[in-house]
Amino acid sequence: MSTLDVNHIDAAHGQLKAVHGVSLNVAPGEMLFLLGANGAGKTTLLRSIAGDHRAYSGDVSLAGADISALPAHLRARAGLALVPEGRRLFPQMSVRENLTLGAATARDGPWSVDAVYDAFPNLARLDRSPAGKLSGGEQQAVAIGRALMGNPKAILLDEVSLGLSPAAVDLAYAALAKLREMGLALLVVEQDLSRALRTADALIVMCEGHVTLRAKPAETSLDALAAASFGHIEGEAA
Ligand SMILES: Nc1ncnc2c1ncn2[C@@H]1O[C@H](COP(=O)(O)OP(=O)(O)OP(=O)(O)O)[C@@H](O)[C@H]1O
Repeated sequence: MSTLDVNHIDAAHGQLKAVHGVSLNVAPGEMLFLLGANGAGKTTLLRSIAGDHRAYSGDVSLAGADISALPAHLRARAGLALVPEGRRLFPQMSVRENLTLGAATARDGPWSVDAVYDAFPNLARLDRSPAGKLSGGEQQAVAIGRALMGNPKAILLDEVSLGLSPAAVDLAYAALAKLREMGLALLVVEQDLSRALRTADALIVMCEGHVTLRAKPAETSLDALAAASFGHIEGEAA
């Protein structure tokens, strides 16, 4: 059974339809990448799954339970975490305080501040530092750590590498690989097609709100991912 099942989500911003009937599922220990150019609808889809944006139709299930009717905080309590674009930390609050906010779901599980520091050793020495003083990579680690503090079953990550140095991106993905080994379901929005192709268990490409490609890495190529990002649907005559 999948951890996350998303069935035929439609979402809009006013008159603009941003997501057209998108379905996907993510198994335990699977990393599914969601790709597409700016404006493809990736963030709107992630926010709709998390309950931060109201989809006007479609269903979301987590570990077999339908959570479509729940508001965002109850989806989080059910075990669905979102690491949003821009990370949305509280810059004046310390690393520890930001992490502790993630425990508001009150779900039981293995994650604590110390467990996050084991997973991201560079954060431990920053325990009392204001999050706003951290580098982009350190802030991304705090944002992922805050999601883990809620002991989620599935994590949605928006634009993991945005604004990070190559070394910081490597560190973030090393941490995600460990979470995958622990059996978490990971849905990752990424602009770097090559990184996605190297890292993914499965890939979905969107263009203008539609899915244009679904593939396993071994079945596709950078060129096919790029073409799908600009709307070419595999199998269709050019
Ligand atoms: N708050 C909003 N109000 C109106 N339109 C919006 C809003 N947010 C997004 N859109 C529009 O919805 C469409 C999908 O945007 P979305 O941010 O979901 O795409 P994206 O693939 O995540 O792109 P990006 O990589 O730029 O974040 C775009 O046409 C965008 O302009």
